[in-house]
Amino acid sequence: MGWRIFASSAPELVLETKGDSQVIIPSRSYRFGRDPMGEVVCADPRVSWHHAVLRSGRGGWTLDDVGSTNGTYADGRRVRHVQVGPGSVIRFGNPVDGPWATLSSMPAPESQTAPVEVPSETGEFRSPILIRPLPVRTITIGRSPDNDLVVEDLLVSRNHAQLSARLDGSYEIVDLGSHNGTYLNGQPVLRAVVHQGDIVGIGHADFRLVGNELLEFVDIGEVSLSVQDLEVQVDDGRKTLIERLSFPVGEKCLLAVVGPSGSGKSTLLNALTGLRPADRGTVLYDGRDLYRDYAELRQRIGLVPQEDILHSQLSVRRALGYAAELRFPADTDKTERQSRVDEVISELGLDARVDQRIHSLSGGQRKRVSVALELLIKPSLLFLDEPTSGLDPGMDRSVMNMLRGLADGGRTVIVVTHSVLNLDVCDRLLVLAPGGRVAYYGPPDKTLSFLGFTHWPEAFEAFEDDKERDWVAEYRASPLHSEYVIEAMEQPGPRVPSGHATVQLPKPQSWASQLGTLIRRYAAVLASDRTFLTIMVALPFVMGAMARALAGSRLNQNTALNALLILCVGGVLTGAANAVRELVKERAIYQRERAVGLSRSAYLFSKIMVLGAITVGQAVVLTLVGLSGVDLGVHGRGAVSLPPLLEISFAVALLSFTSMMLGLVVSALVRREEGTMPLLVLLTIVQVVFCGALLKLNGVLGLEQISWLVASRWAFGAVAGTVDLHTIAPSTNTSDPLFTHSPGAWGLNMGMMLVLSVIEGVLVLRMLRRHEPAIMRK
Ligand SMILES: Nc1ncnc2c1ncn2[C@@H]1O[C@H](COP(=O)(O)OP(=O)(O)OP(=O)(O)O)[C@@H](O)[C@H]1O
Repeated sequence: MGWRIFASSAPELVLETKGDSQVIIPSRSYRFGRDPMGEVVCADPRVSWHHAVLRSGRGGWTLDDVGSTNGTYADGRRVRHVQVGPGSVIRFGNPVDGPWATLSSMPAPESQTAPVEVPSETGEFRSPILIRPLPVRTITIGRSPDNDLVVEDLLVSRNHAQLSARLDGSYEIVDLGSHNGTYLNGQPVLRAVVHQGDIVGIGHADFRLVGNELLEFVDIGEVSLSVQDLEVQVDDGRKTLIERLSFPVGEKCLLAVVGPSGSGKSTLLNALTGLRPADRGTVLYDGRDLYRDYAELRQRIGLVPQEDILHSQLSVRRALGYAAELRFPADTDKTERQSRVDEVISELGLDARVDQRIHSLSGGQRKRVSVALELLIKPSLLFLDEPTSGLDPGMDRSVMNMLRGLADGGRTVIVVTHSVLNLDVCDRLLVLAPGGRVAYYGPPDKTLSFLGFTHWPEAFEAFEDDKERDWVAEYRASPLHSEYVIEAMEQPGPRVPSGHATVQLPKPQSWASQLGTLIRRYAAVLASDRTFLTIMVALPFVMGAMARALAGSRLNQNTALNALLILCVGGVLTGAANAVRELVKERAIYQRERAVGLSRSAYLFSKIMVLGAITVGQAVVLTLVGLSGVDLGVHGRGAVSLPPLLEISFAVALLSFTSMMLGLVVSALVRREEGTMPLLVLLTIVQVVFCGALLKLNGVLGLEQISWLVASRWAFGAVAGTVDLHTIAPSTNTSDPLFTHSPGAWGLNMGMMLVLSVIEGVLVLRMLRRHEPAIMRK
């Protein structure tokens, strides 16, 4: 039930119950009972589910018992219908010690403040949707209807935060462990004192204390953007990529940004989305400094990068379902998420495609799915990076019309594009000249005539060739600049002092639930990848069969070394091949999800857990296929007295796992998927050469030290120790102390593989960081 500004003869009163207080207003009735949907919930068993109702009438407030079992008591008497007012004490279920409620008058206002438009105090030029007196004690804010302030927004947790009056007259906001955080002036807070004019951000809602009132504003999409003197530099300021850009973007505006290659379109996009903030200048999001309040405002910004940001093996519905799980609080139920997914699916006209796998959709449809993903969180600002690249002219038109529809639906949409075919559907066009400067900003239909060309290719050619022409000066001197930049930016609107405060992004608050979703999604993606599945099943059997052929029926001088070597090579290949593409192939997805709050470690752990389980399973199959039934020549006792086949399985499994971690390092290191294969081959050769089977390493300065970093060195040591290789096949190589048939040597070999795995895990985390948006790395 929402709050409304309402006039009535019955006075507003303060209703206090144990541990809570709220202002009751005559426009509403208040149900008491155990029903969590009621306004005043009393969990006491003596209270009925629906116990009593407090409502305003002509003569003031009345309380009606609605047939409770144990009765309602006002001032000590059992009552069915009673007039109540300031000073009344009500008890439910028992006149002496039943749960109580008291009514008192509203405290006298400290000062009179204009209730609606108060830009000077709040920096806000929009009207609040709700004004209510400040709480006398505590009010709760959340999505569930039992809160005092209900915010119907899936970004808001059921019980999100509480605002309390403190004894000294100030107020305090406390986050109740929400998923998407509570923000004070843009910074995430767990508990903080709120001063006059401060902005408390919760999902799409902002609350402000003004005078003795609490104002609620809701960001429903109609926001403006004001870009002021934006400058981006690199190389310690020696190179300027964007030079003093200023332009306004109004509500429901569709703005296209075009310009020759290298003119700074992507740089501008990164600066406007906050992913790589500008070095100078300000971006005002509806009057608020985007960079200062980025932690909060990023939830209201959608970005569709050029690459698809969904797992193409999944169906549209499934991929959007997982995306919703990652973006919405853990306390949203499946039906809530599903209904939001259904909404975006139908908004983008994808109803007929919901069960189709994304890779089988056309380019334009895939782009729609990426847009649908970003719309899940109802962003007010939507950015798209070249959404029409690679599409035919018809699809290009259809995507641009879709963007037109999104802007008309109440969002501000900014699209960077190379295509000039359908710019007519835009409201504004920004043409960037080389060097990241404004050559034109205004309506698209006036652009070519202003620039002095009849066709776009001529204009782009001139940008490249006509080095003498000062595009920026021409535009600045034109009436278009006055009309569409200077005058438009003078429109009444807020001016918030700028400041590049250090952005403190909130820590993901439900690491475990993120991990759970990521594991399920990753397992679903792998399960639908037929090539991966085939290789995954075949590899251990093929490698195991080769080891078996080399081992014969018994490990002896001729067979032992080769059979164990091929087993180790099999272990290395299975682990590394499983992992080597897994991070690089979904880097665009990772980058986007990281920017909306994905935990880096939860992401990595999900990979390690799913791939690790597969890898260990494969290694065990490999070992069993390779060596079961083979006489290992140690009379049933391995190096640590376990059955030798079991010890060897452990060692090969740990080797595969460590190689998988190495594969992840490679995957996090390379820029493109094609870069993984040469490195995989190189790593496998290094593992073979440095395992100690082919080359004497012990005591050889340099080689021995390098081999410490090679997992197969320790794995081969462990399996050689288990079968006592030096006894089976005595040679200079097999006299290596790491091959000793003893618990100490075996334990050292296994321990070192664990140590390498941990080091590799840390390396992957560090390398993942390099691929993240600049703002996440701060
Ligand atoms: N980190 C950097 N260091 C130095 N120069 C850079 C850096 N990033 C970008 N540039 C240069 O800045 C210019 C603008 O790059 P940007 O990618 O923004 O252009 P663009 O208009 O998006 O190009 P395209 O249309 O080809 O995608 C280019 O000349 C690019 O080489």
